[in-house]
Amino acid sequence: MITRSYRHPLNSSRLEPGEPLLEVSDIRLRFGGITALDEVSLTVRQGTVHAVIGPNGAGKSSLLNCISGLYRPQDGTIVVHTPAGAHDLTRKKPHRIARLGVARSFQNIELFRHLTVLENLMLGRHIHMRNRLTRSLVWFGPARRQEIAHRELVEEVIDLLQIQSVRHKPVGALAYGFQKRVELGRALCMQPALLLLDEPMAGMNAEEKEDMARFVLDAHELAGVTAVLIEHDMNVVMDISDRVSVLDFGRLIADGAPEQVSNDPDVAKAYLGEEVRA
Ligand SMILES: Nc1ncnc2c1ncn2[C@@H]1O[C@H](COP(=O)(O)OP(=O)(O)OP(=O)(O)O)[C@@H](O)[C@H]1O
Repeated sequence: MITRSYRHPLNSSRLEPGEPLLEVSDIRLRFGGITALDEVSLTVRQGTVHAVIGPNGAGKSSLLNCISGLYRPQDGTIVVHTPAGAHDLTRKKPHRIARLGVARSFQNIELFRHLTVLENLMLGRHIHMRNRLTRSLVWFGPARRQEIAHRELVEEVIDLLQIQSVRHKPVGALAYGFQKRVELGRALCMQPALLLLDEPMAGMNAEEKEDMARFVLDAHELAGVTAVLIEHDMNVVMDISDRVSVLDFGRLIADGAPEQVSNDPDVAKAYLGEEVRA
């Protein structure tokens, strides 16, 4: 992997490539009578793009919600490895999980539409801002230096995602493809150890999809960020993933390299079933 050198590294994980970064073990998630996830286990390794695919309702978003702390599985563990040690995420609140370096984007864009691109990206820095207002007034110098460092990092993200031309525009005024790019940018501004992307290319035309796939790859190849990606477009998945996990009715039915998974008869059956159901 060629990793470009940034003044402020966008990837906060210090693991070696290939080391387990996230270990999901036997998680089970139920909503009343519905089992959304049934004994799902998978390992996301440092320096990979790990796709999670499966038909509608297979449990993909539920899995991401369990990792980011929005849902709490009834059984199983989800461990993230950081320089400070291993942390089980299953009993932690979302903001604690974010502080451990797990950043995510949502299926429906969750940005502040009236704020500018720059302001939305600066909000991604929020979890790293240490100076409170009173302290900033007394210690003006350090607070100012910190503000400049945050701005520099945000500018690097703007540069990576090629959104210079819209930096002062309100997000609500941007085309959909740009908004999705800003959402990726806000997650990158958190300097994640692990980036969770829930259908970053959903609703895009072919050209926008190609651009977005390129930016996810740039975040991965140039900035060294590890990503878990939910995506429906199989061409995109095959092009940019190192590993693919397949869910169907809440169960993990395949897990391996893209070419291995694409030739798996159970996977073909799950997708064929979806076509028959549609
Ligand atoms: N908050 C919830 N309350 C009740 N049921 C839920 C909830 N969230 C998810 N489910 C159910 O869990 C199952 C898995 O849903 P999930 O959204 O995780 O699937 P998905 O693979 O992401 O689907 P899609 O590709 O359509 O987004 C579905 O049956 C869904 O209805």
